[in-house]
Amino acid sequence: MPPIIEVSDLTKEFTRPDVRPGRFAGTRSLFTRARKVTTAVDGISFQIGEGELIGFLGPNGAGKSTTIKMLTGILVPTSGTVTVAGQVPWRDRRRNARSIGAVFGQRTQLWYDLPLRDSFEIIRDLYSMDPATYRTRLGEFTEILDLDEFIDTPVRSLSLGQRMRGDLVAAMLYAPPILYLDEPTVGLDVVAKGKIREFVAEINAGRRTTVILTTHDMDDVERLCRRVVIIDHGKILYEGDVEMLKAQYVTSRDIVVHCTDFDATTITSPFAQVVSADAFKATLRFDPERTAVPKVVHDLTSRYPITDLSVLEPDLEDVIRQLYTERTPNAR
Ligand SMILES: Nc1ncnc2c1ncn2[C@@H]1O[C@H](COP(=O)(O)OP(=O)(O)OP(=O)(O)O)[C@@H](O)[C@H]1O
Repeated sequence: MPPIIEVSDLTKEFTRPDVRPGRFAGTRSLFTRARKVTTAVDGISFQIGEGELIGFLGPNGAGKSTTIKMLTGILVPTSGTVTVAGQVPWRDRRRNARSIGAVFGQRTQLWYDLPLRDSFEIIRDLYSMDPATYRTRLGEFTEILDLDEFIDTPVRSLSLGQRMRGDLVAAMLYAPPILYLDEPTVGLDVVAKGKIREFVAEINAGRRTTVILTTHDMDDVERLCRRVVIIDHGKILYEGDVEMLKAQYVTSRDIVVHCTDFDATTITSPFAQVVSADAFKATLRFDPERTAVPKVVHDLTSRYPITDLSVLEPDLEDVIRQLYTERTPNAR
């Protein structure tokens, strides 16, 4: 996959007057020129391949939005370089806008008083879209996202989930090769979340759109991303496969065993510890570094007449929590 986004040693500092408390605090800061510098992004480098769908994660205040704003050309970095589809985003914002679609969960880019359909038609005209292509694309998107029931409703009357679906369509109508999604599922119910994930998966796999997904929802990541870039205090904490991340941080795995022909409280294992048990079910915990899953499973199934057995998937939420807590205290 050739890189479509290349970020090198990117830094963004925000400087603002350091206003101190006191009667003449404002005046004093003006005269002394006291400044407070926040390094929101601190020398990060990464690449995103064409057609990739990556999760861009980090705790609140980590520097995610600031990074995305530099990638979209809204902010100019303090230092470092960025190329997006061969362009420097903040240099030619108009050209860059054609290469990207963006959806920011908290606010809409649609026309508030107009029905969704009218907003889409404005976008069609703004991007000089061919009418047939427009119709086909809108038809496909309408089907995946069930837009029919609210496409003629003014944006201000839409529910959050409906509006978000409208925003996604607006961002993808002109088929930009790159889509930035900032918290696209925040505050939505499970059905709306499902629809949005389905759409994102389709435009990525079916249309080869490169997607950068910022989210605090680990279900979004589990369902959509193979690779993640995790930042904190403006620095990269982890970059790589989700599975590798789990393998690196998961120190224990659980196996749940069900039985009907014997008492599950009698189960023991040389490789795992029983953490809970009743007559019909036992949960055993083992260290995947020391014992491979098949070994534990084989041992249990060869010694007990087990009716059902499941190895629980490591929880990404736990892994990420552990990563954030273990982060180097002098990261910034
Ligand atoms: N315009 C600004 N002026 C001063 N400081 C800012 C500005 N924008 C962001 N910051 C600071 O930069 C840091 C990174 O903020 P940013 O919004 O990029 O974080 P984030 O990872 O997107 O967080 P969240 O998940 O809460 O949206 C924070 O400390 C924030 O207060």
